[in-house]
Amino acid sequence: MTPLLSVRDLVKHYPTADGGRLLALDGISFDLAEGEILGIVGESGCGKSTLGRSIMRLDTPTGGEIWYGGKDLAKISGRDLKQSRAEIQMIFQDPFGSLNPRHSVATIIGEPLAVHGRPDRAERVRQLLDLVGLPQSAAKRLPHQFSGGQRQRIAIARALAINPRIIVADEAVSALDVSIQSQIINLLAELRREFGLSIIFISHDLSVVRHISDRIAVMYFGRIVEQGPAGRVFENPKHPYTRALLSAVPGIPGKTNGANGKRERIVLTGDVPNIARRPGGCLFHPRCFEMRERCRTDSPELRLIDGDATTARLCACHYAEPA
Ligand SMILES: Nc1ncnc2c1ncn2[C@@H]1O[C@H](COP(=O)(O)OP(=O)(O)OP(=O)(O)O)[C@@H](O)[C@H]1O
Repeated sequence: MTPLLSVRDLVKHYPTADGGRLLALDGISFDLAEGEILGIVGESGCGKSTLGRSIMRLDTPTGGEIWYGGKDLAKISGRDLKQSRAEIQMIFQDPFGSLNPRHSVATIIGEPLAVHGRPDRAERVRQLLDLVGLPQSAAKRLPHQFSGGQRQRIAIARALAINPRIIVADEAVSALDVSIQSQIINLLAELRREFGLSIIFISHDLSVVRHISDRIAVMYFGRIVEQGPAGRVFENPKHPYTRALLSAVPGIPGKTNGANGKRERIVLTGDVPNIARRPGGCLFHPRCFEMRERCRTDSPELRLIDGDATTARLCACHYAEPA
């Protein structure tokens, strides 16, 4: 099956104050299928937002390719870029920051329709309010009159206005209370079912990603270190980093340590990642509880360890083994 979006070897450097370069993305590759929800997880600073912004072309990648609709989004500009921006929309952590406080909800939601010259704006705004579960009376009000969850619904309505095929949700529920988080997650899942939307769901919070994603990709230091169907990655993580991350999430069944039947809790020691000072060999080796000599010098490739084209499990660890 042809993927809807195909990211290949995406690289993003930022210049550093001392004249060096910071590798925010270091060769990211993945496919996104039509109607698929791909969760991207990792600690703060691992490059998740840079990845989302690069796909949206809010940042220009330093290298690599982003294939969508027969075009490489990493290279296009002008009218082609405007068109692809209409088909790929983004929602952010802080909807308040991205909603103009002086504009009514109807103006905010209708703005992309105006930009793209779509007729019947008022009718479409009515439909969109319905779609995201807001009352029609919301149209005339201003963003500050709404709660955080409602504001995120406004942001989602605006993102949906011109029928995108892909939504990039960057920490879209992270600022919300847990009960509101699940309402917004359910809304996104419904929109996927109804419209076959594909969603790239970026979050540092594994318990959030777990509930919505079909597949997940775990990022560390600008690279993907593990990728696979969400259920299988959660049940049986392969990369030591994923195992450590999952061991800290309550309520996720995992490997138990036979003696008392409790789930193993892995506490990472070693330096917290500093993307400006990258270690040699495996990037994770200074914190890895299973580090062996080879890991200091050899950088592991992201390789297929299990599954087939649709269930592929990839892991960037020299010592990961099939299930
Ligand atoms: N515009 C920029 N200029 C310079 N460095 C940047 C810029 N944007 C991001 N970075 C750096 O790139 C690295 C990756 O940042 P990014 O925001 O993508 O990570 P993240 O995983 O989304 O983290 P967070 O969840 O904290 O935002 C960080 O070291 C960050 O400081």
